[in-house]
Amino acid sequence: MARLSSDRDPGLYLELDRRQWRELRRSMPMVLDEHDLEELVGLGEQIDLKEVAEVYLPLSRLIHLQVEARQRLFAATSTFLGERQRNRQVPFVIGVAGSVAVGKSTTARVLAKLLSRWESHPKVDLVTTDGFLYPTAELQRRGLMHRKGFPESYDRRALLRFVTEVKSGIESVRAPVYSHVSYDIVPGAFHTVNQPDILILEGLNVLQTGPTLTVSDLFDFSIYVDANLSHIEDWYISRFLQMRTTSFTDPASHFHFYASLTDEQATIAARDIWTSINRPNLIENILPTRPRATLVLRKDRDHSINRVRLRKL
Ligand SMILES: Nc1ncnc2c1ncn2[C@@H]1O[C@H](COP(=O)(O)OP(=O)(O)O)[C@@H](O)[C@H]1O
Ligand SMILES: CC(C)(COP(=O)(O)O)[C@@H](O)C(=O)NCCC(=O)O
Repeated sequence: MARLSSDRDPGLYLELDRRQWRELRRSMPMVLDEHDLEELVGLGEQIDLKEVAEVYLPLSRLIHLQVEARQRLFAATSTFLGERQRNRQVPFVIGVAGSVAVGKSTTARVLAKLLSRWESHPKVDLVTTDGFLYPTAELQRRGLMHRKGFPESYDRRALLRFVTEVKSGIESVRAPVYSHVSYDIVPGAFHTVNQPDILILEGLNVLQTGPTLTVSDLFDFSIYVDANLSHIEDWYISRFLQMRTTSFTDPASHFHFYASLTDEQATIAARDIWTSINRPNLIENILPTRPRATLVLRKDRDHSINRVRLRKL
């Protein structure tokens, strides 16, 4: 009987520790400084310039090589079709997946900044999938208010249309915008993507597949940000506690009520949201997509990336 490839199949994957991975930076120059990093790092994240040099610069080099190779592949199809050389390159699409609170946004922002500083100055755009969540009214109508972040809470058709249009080279493609403050889609607000060279799509479920086409079919490269389940839970709770003195202080915040809670009360509230929504989503939907990622960045308890797994095939 044929054996199914597992998440650990050594034929498919290459596991590297940080020391082995950092050697693969080769001549990629350091293009970020402390000031850049400060603007990119999210609440509770710990990334420093050493991690940028040792983890993100080899990644930037790998993506650089893959962008060039992908353009040659698209050119091969054009040659086959007898088309004249395109005057625009097809946007290279990168997916960044992983749990709530694992630090996807920071990874995606650092990567976007690094890629935009290549010598060729590519135009890099970053879009998060939360803009494609259904608005609160629609989630309520569908009975999904306690399933926010689960695949069915997104307008997956609109998301697929968005990435398809960007990849087809259409000008001014609009993505809706989500607000963590109002806990809802912002009416009338859009993020407009205008013919980027590279699009990074970041979100919990971007590596999902389905019976029909999904955004993951349009990825040229994908990253899964990974960590031990209990560490992610700790990060979620400590970020929640920190938010009492940051985002929750805004009277407009959906979570404003939590700002006045004691440590003990807030820990109970955060653990409840984690256990009822984010943990089951991670186990049922997000984790099963990990084998598909081109690259898995594995974080230790202190948030540092110390292992990398590359899909060779
Ligand atoms: N309730 C909230 N209020 C304000 N910002 C939030 C809230 N929840 C999450 N965020 C921010 O939204 C971004 C995405 O968070 P999340 O979905 O947990 O993914 P990740 O931590 O992997 O980037 C992060 O920058 C986080 O700090
Ligand atoms: C907005 C999110 C669904 C993440 O969206 P993404 O951009 O990853 O698609 C998530 O951060 C969230 O708010 N989840 C709901 C449960 C909670 O508040 O933790």
